[in-house]
Amino acid sequence: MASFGFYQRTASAPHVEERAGCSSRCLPVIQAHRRTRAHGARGVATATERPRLMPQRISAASTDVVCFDDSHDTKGRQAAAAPPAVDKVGVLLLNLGGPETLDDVKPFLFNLFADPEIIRLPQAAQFLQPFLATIISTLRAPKSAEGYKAIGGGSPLRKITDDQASALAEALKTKGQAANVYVGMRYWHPYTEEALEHIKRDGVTRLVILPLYPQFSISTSGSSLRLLESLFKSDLALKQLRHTVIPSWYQRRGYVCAMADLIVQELRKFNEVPSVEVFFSAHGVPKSYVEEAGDPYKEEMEECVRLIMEEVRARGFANSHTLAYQSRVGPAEWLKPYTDDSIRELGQRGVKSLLAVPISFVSEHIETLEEIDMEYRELAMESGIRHWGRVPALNTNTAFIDDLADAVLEALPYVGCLAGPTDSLVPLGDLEMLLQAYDRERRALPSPVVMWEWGWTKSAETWNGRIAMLAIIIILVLEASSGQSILKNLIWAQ
Ligand SMILES: C=CC1=C(C)c2cc3[nH]c(cc4nc(cc5[nH]c(cc1n2)c(C)c5CCC(=O)O)C(CCC(=O)O)=C4C)c(C)c3C=C
Ligand SMILES: [Fe+2]
Repeated sequence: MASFGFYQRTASAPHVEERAGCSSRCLPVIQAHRRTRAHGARGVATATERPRLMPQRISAASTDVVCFDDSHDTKGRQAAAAPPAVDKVGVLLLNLGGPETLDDVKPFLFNLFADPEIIRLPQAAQFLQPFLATIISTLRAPKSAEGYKAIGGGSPLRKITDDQASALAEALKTKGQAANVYVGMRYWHPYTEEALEHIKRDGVTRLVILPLYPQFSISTSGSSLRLLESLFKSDLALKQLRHTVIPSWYQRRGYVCAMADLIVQELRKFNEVPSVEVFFSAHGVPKSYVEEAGDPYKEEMEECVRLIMEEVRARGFANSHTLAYQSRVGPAEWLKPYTDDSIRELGQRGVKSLLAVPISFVSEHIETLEEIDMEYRELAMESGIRHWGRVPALNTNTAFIDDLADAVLEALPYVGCLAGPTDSLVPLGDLEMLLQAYDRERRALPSPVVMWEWGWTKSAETWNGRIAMLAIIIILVLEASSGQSILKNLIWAQ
């Protein structure tokens, strides 16, 4: 029997519903397949090097599904596909987390910059990560805190994600599937570790892991999945927990239609609808993530925008559109075009009406409420744009939550097919397989943030970076000469 590693929607999957008013055909895309084409040796096929999981491609209706053939289990164990006697379904929503008060900003930033998926140092320098995270979070905190202050003193992310979890549980119940929905944040409360404790305590037997990022990036979903991978590895109860991961879902019909609904709704508010530029602003990532580590984020983002615009056009709106990337941190090159440059350029080209569409995240957060609504709006006005609109984040949008519930239902049949009570393959198999497909080599990348913005100009940034590097070298020299761990003392004295 073939068993499924990680799940993607297929045209023939159960619970696929046609929704009235949505005319796009969602592409049943299997990212891993595309990764193999796009990144050669980094693709799924390379997982054949691993001893026990052998992926196969089978054709399911109009798409491909990546599967594992259990005949390659070297111990000859059979896949456990049937649900256990006591079946308790759980859904784990993964998200970034955000500081709830201004006092939380610095420790939140520390957690973020201590993440090796955000600052990826070479192996030999990894011991410096907590130290660097301390420096960077300390330098960044005042600027970040200003942003959080402007939106009411903290991130709304926890509340919105909790609301999404409740709405999803309710939607699943309406569809006949009882499930506990848990929230696991990467950098703030409730941490992923806490969510896993609840999952264990509640006796969940089948778990669907759903990152709340429509598009996959090494720095977001990838980071959360890496964390889960290591937590699963070190905990026997979790090793036995059967799970599946929905790695990205930007191509789902329900999501695409929900986004198109919101865009059309906001477009209609303009006087001169046909002349409005639909301006997609995605959170950026450093260019090296895409070009050197094979992050599929850019490709998925472009395809996502194409699908949404196809749907908007199918509804009779022939507006032109732009995709740009915002929220660059530090002076390294990030994905281009940058949102601020694009807004200026559109102004120069004589665009007078602009509708901003946040696209990489499904909740309101600091970068929609402060960066887009305040900074970019002001920039647009300075650039000659006269009419401004912004599409709200999906939050608990009914069509969106309904589609997430469908995604969970479609994924459930594929949960834990490789499970075995004493076998570590199930959690590791799914997560590991997925992570190998996306970021197999985990090569060191130029840090996006070491050279820091400590002033207002590019040269100030450069000098700040140099000062930070010099400080590190001095500390290393002092450590080497004194034989004492100055770094350790500094970090634990926090
Ligand atoms: C898909 C979305 C996101 C990607 C990709 C991403 C990459 C990424 N982010 C940073 C640095 C920071 N991110 C911060 C906040 C933040 N980031 C995202 C999403 C993505 N990040 C969200 C939703 C939020 C806001 C959370 C909230 O509180 O509401 C911050 C802190 C805020 C600030 O100071 O700007 C930093 C710093 C890097 C370096 C990176 C890729 C390497
Ligand atoms: Fe970010």
